[in-house]
Amino acid sequence: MLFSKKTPEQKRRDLRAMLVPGAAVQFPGAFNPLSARLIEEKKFDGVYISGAVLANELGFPDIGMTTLTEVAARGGQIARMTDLPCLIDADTGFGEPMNVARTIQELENAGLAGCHIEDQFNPKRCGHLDGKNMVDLDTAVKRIAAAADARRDLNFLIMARTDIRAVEGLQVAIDRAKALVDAGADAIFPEAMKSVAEFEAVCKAVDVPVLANMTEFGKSELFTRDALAAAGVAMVIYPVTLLRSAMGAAERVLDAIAVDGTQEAAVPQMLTRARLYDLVDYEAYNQFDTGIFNFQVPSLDIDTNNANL
Ligand SMILES: C[C@](O)(C(=O)O)[C@H](CC(=O)O)C(=O)O
Ligand SMILES: [Mg+2]
Repeated sequence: MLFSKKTPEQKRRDLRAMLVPGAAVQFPGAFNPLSARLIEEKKFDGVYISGAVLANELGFPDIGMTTLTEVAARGGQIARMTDLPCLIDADTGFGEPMNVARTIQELENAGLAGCHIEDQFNPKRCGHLDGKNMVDLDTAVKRIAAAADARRDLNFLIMARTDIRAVEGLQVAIDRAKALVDAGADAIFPEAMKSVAEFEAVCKAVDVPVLANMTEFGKSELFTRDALAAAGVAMVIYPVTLLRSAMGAAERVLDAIAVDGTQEAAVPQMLTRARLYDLVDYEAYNQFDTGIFNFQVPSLDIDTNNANL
């Protein structure tokens, strides 16, 4: 009930402990607070909070339209639903180094375990699209240094993302990753790697944990966890996978209703009422009130074990 039993400080310690080269811990992207519960129940290592999902959910393309306030608020709503550490996408940091400093403190306040900040120009775009523009190395370094300086909890993870591979090639990406580590980055997110060998080259070049972005329909193939672990990757994200799956299912059921005049055929694919109540821990709230107020609500007396409900 009420969910997260762990303090943000503990979650940050947990994240630090699990980020070991070769561990390839898996962080699926939550597309809303409730899906973070599902990710935890399925025993994943952590929760990723995607900027693309956040923007798309609001109906925007992922081009830097969302504000720090929106991102921190949604991040906080998701983080409170889980004991898992949450890594959030902070895009370009929402401005100049001073704004980046504020970003870090707001994300700390929201209970997140860490974030990544990228070296794209604004307006930014998805890292797997063509036509990206990068800031120069000095600007990228200043963003990361400001982020590292601003945090109050030293375990809040500052991950530097570089998008430069797609524009200037692997070697430049590796050189930039090293400079970002020198500037204070605790981890590296090399965007749009073309092969497992490229991930391996980055992992060998830097002595901090490396993230692999397994987003669908992008520039990287969907490598397995085992392959990425063997390359030395510490963390794997599946940023938009759940949103794409949920929206795909929504589209199919809408088509079915339109054609059949009823959703009946789609019901077996749905989360049951009982399962939904399970995920929000309905029964525990019921018990809580019953204990304190001896408050009975017969209509809510449901059997959450009955899968037919
Ligand atoms: C990881 C990412 O930054 C995100 O916002 O989730 C995106 C994912 C995507 O658009 O598929 C990215 O730029 O890779
Ligand atoms: Mg993003």
